[in-house]
Amino acid sequence: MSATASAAACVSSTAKLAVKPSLSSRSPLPSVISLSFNSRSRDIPRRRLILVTCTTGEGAKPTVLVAEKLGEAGVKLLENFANVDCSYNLTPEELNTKISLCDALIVRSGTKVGREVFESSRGRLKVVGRAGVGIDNVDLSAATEFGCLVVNAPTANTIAAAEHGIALLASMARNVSQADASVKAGEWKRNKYVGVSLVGKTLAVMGFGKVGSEVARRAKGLGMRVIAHDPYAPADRAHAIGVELVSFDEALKTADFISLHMPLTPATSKMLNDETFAKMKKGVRIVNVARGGVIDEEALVRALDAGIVAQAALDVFTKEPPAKDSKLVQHERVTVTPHLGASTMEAQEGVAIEIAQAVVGALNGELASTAVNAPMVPAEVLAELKPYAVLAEQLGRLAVQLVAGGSGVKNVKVKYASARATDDLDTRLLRAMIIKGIIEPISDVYVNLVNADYTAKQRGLRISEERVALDGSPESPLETITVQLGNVESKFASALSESGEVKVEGRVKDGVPHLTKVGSFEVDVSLEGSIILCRQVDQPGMIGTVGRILGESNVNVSFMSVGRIAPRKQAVMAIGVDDMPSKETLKKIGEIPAVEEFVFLKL
Ligand SMILES: NC(=O)C1=CN([C@@H]2O[C@H](COP(=O)(O)OP(=O)(O)OC[C@H]3O[C@@H](n4cnc5c(N)ncnc54)[C@H](O)[C@@H]3O)[C@@H](O)[C@H]2O)C=CC1
Ligand SMILES: O=C(O)C(=O)COP(=O)(O)O
Repeated sequence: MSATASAAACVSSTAKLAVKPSLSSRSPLPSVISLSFNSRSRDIPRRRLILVTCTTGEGAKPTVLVAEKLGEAGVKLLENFANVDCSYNLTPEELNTKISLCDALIVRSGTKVGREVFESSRGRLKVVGRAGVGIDNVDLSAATEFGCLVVNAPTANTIAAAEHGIALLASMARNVSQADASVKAGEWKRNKYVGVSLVGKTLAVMGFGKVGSEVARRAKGLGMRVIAHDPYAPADRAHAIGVELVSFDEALKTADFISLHMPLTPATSKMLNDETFAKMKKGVRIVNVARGGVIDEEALVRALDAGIVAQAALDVFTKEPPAKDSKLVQHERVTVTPHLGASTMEAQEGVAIEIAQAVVGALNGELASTAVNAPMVPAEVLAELKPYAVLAEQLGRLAVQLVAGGSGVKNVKVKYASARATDDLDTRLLRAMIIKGIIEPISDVYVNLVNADYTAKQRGLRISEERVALDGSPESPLETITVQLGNVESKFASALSESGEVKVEGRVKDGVPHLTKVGSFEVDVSLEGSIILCRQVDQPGMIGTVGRILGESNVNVSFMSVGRIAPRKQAVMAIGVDDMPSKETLKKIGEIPAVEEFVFLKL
């Protein structure tokens, strides 16, 4: 299980939660989407954040390290926004040294971005941009753990890769590269290089994604019968272009040609091996423009020598570049190219622009549509949820400050009250912000949408989410958010609910987040600046007395509200303040005879 998946698994839900597109079923967004707002955590002024936080000071340009050749247009785009360091062919040691000075890194398939890169960056690296599709050279678990967003450019090289697949298919069938070498060596062997025809033959496309389906479309045009194996591809998409989806074994058994187009994952690693070659039709021909690791290369040599595989055409290898004396590369029935699938002028310009836009957007605090290790939240959903995301963070921040030192926070219960249908409310963003609010005031960790679930799991935080279905208008996504911390003592006893949990509740009013409940007391204070909560005997003059003490200390009051159980009994006063009161001022408030307890909370 990936770190992201295992982290997500710790987040339990007491009601069915709306889960929008998962990481594996991302729907492309129309453009990058922006959500940035101010956070005042730990005195860091006005940070723009939601997805990533660029550590560069206000006004200073971030630094982007481009570690592999990137199209000119992409470099120009980056230069408009950042200091761009194009340093190619770095050794791993040089990369590790440079990375601590960089906010973003752009690579292709030739750079291994392992855990040590994230460790060496010491928190500065916020975005890794993969200028292409395959992210098997990036340690996604480490990236997630370090809160580093990984984005790729998944569409711009699709056609180039498909065309290269077809080029290899046709040149393999007609011995083009072998015949070319022979003629150049002064030979003229017309009988030796008799090929096989494509028309009427069966091609099995393994991995019916973007590239696979484009290969299928082109192969149909060449008169081939095309079948495909892909456990996750919808059958209707295949049928629409006249392709039949079949089982893995059926594909192996039937195909005259096999073309590989799946990602390299633990499940696809060495999926063509001795056992699977043995199931293939004798004389099968294989094309690999996906990843070398999906074939057991030694087994392929055995299958070629045994005559099971007649020919292979390979663009990718387990180790790149492969060893000079590689038996596979040197095999006379194997055609090879040096990972050229994406290497057309057009694809490289496209990929460069796609990745530059994604990296600039991410450094600006925007949510990229091609994020690989963060949830996709569509633009319109994000815009709507923005004030609720602020509310969620502030409630988390308030709740954790109400916990008495030494209590330890383990159980977090979140209730979302909404008139919306469950499927219309994606709570991942809100959950991330609550986690951020809870963890940041009590640690040095920066939490963002990338690492929120992971960080919660690391800290043993168990989050349960519950939906409360309301009648009424579903116009606004949420009525209230309630955050409860269980099994803790509170430094402000009135914040405890009847069942003994620290409880705060809030809602968004006219676009502004408000605190509306503390424990069982109703209050109403806008969540801006900081808050003093004060429980006192309900009696005349209290507001004036506290207001005067704050006024004398030049502390500006932005909001005040009193919630009481009954007249002349207990009341909780919530006072919003723009400035931090001094210790003496707070002491004076505590000394008012009617005040039973009070607490100062920083937002
Ligand atoms: N040689 C080169 O220069 C290039 C190589 N590629 C590689 O091509 C491959 C495909 O890229 P795209 O089509 O853009 O990705 P994609 O994500 O659109 O398609 C991959 C497909 O593989 C399927 N798949 C996953 N596990 C599978 C399994 N066990 N068996 C069969 N199918 C499985 C997925 O369901 C998906 O439909 C990737 O490995 C990518 O890295 C892509 C571009 C250029
Ligand atoms: O996009 C991919 O997955 C590729 O394999 C292309 O790799 P490259 O960017 O050419 O190193």
